Amino acid sequence: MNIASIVVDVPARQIDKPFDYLIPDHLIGVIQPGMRVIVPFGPRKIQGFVTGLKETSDYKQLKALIEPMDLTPVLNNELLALGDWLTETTLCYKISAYQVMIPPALKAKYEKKLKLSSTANLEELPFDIQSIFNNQDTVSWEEAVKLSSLSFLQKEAAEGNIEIQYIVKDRVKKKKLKAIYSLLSKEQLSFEKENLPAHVVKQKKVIDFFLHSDSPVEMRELLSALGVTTSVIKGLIQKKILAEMEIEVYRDPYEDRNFTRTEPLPLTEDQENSIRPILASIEENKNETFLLYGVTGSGKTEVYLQSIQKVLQDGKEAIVLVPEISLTPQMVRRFKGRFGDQVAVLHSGLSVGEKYDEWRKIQRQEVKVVVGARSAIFAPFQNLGIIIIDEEHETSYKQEENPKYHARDVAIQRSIKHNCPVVLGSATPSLDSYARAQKGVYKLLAMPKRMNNQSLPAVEIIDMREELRDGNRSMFSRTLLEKIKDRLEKKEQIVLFLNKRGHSSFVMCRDCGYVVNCHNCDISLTYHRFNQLMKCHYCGYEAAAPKHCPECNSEHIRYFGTGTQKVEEELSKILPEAKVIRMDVDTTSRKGSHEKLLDQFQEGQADILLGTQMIAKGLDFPNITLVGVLSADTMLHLPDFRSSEKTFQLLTQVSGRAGRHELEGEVVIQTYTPEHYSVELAGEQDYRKFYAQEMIVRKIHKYPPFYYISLITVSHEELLKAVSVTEKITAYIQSKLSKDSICLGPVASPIPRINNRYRYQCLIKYKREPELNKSLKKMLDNYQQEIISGGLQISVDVNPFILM
Ligand SMILES: Nc1ncnc2c1ncn2[C@@H]1O[C@H](COP(=O)(O)OP(=O)(O)OP(=O)(O)O)[C@@H](O)[C@H]1O
Ligand SMILES: [Zn+2]
Ligand SMILES: [Zn+2]
Repeated sequence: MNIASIVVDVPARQIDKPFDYLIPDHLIGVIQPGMRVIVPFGPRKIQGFVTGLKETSDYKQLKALIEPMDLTPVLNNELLALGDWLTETTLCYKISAYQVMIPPALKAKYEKKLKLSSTANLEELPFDIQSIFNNQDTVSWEEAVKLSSLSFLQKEAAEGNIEIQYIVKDRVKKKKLKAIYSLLSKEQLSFEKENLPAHVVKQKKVIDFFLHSDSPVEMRELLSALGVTTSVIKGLIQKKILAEMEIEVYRDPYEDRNFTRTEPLPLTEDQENSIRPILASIEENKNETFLLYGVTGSGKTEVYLQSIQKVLQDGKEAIVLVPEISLTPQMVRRFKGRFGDQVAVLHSGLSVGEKYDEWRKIQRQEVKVVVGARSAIFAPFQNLGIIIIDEEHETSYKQEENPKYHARDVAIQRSIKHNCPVVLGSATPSLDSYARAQKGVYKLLAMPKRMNNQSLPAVEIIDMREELRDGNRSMFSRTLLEKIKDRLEKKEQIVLFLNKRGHSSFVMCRDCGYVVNCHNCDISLTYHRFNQLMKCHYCGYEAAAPKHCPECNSEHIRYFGTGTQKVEEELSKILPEAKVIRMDVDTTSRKGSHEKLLDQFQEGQADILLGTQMIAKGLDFPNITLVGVLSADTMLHLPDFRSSEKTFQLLTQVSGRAGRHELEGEVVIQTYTPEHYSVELAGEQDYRKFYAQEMIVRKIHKYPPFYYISLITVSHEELLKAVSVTEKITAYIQSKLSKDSICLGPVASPIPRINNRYRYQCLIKYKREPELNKSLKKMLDNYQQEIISGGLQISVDVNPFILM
């Protein structure tokens, strides 16, 4: 096998395929599929992934690859195949599919440099060149371009005076530490110790240590354990008793933390019934997807833990996905507490180096479990026994950039290869998953009761319109305020939740709660402050913002929104004695601050935890007995067909923070639309009723799970160009669709201009279009030239979650 097929790192459509390269003799046997290599490509040297090896090629004059970047493959065969699948299902480039599966540290960074050619003599070159190089033989490309013109450089390069050099470098160095080990056997060590003069006590102490230790010891550790200085060790090294070496260490982000070991709990009946089919599936190597629908506080995590335990007993591995915001130390502790060092953790809070280290532990099979956010689904395990996705309804499992994959789909794809089960867990399953469970595509496992039969907290819905009518203009209803005061007296804790998404963007009447909706789409219009217009982002309808409420004629109609800071100020005015911890993007941007604030709250250093989405889930604190939702509706009016679903999920999750242990919990939800079914049913905490209601709405409006959707977004600096391309694409796609499918567009995107580029879109709704991806790909190929040279951008999102 002396030919390698290589996908090179040039994200462009005509290059999106493997190219054949010759493997130089000295590298035959070294180069393997899944390795990264440096190859010549045109005048450049770039990075590529080896996708396969072969004996013959259809091409005659093959270039030779230059060198490998890895000594072992970074992608195994399963992941290489998964890359092909990603390419087909999300319509991304092969290179993007491979890149997304490896840790960011491995993503090559090219440095482009301008170099004097070896034959050139600087003194004889034109003055301009001399001034660029300024007595050095290489300068950075940016610098050279700044000092000169491209055409001039081109001319000089043609004459052979200068050349371009590409330097590819890995971003991260492995972390190394000095370690000390013994060169002698135990007998020899004893002998040396006897022979040392009586007064060299410290050297004897060190030898003693190595008489009882077999492995190398980190220098720092040795010094502090024995209370000796480096000179003592150096002395022994000189005597050839000890030696020094470098060991690779992992940057363990949880290094200084001790995890108390936990034992499996005796399961409740619900848990027992849910885990049985999962264990059977593990036992029989069956590929099945389970939907574990368990109310908040029903003990889903224990089911995960004991399923993983079984997998580990069978010598296999487990992936656990958790949404980024609930990947808290509390969460990590639960897994590390049960499985200790067998657990690697991957989340965005880690430095690039830390992520790389965790990834390598997986690759070297030094760990058996990974707990991580979305991208951990690509963990390079080779013998998966289970994949668990907690809070499966979370939209953050969908990646919004290329490749636009959904972790749930990837999980199922991987589970097929590994013949293992997938467990999707949630207290508020996504409509899509629950519908699949209803149809029997997924197996439904239900845990309808809380631990120890604790009841779900009582929820009271407060109509803020009435508060206003009764003269209360504050952001706290009288009921909520009373209950807060009560908890402050009892020294119990309070969570106040402010939904910040959708800030200021819709128009609402404060007297009657009326929100201005689109005529055609049943979705709220978005307010544009600059021209006082309200617009529909689905169909393009627009109208002027009303001065009076069309419903009740009140003048109190305006765009809506409040910030956490404002709430904090108001709290300090009306309840100066209350200690408040505010958690939002501003207070948690520093590394570790998220954790610190939660710890403070858990230790009882504050009475009220005030925050946005990031406090909605995962918290399991015994002393929280009151949850207040300040404005339940802000998300309801986002231009998104999933807004009711998201509202219901969020309200249910937040409510679930109260009364999880001995103390009973209460929830107050403040709203301007108490009659909306997602608010009402969140109050009743009735998922099934909500599901039934929402399915009707989706069916009427032809949205998922009844229809699939795909979104094409076109952008260009010129408005007319964006429109005309979108028009052509829409017509083309429409001609390829069956009669039952719907193509909505062209219409301006919800965000019609970004960075001075105009954006237009076309939304496709369909039930069955097996050829759609092919047509979309063909359309992209067709515009390839304009995409490269004409500044056109076309993005295709198959199954989009954000329709902006
Ligand atoms: N079998 C058991 N016996 C005793 N306590 C248990 C058992 N299973 C779980 N618990 C405890 O019950 C509490 C709630 O469990 P857990 O947090 O796993 O619920 P959950 O279903 O994940 O809830 P949420 O969806 O709200 O995160 C935890 O404190 C957990 O330690
Ligand atoms: Zn009104
Ligand atoms: Zn509309």
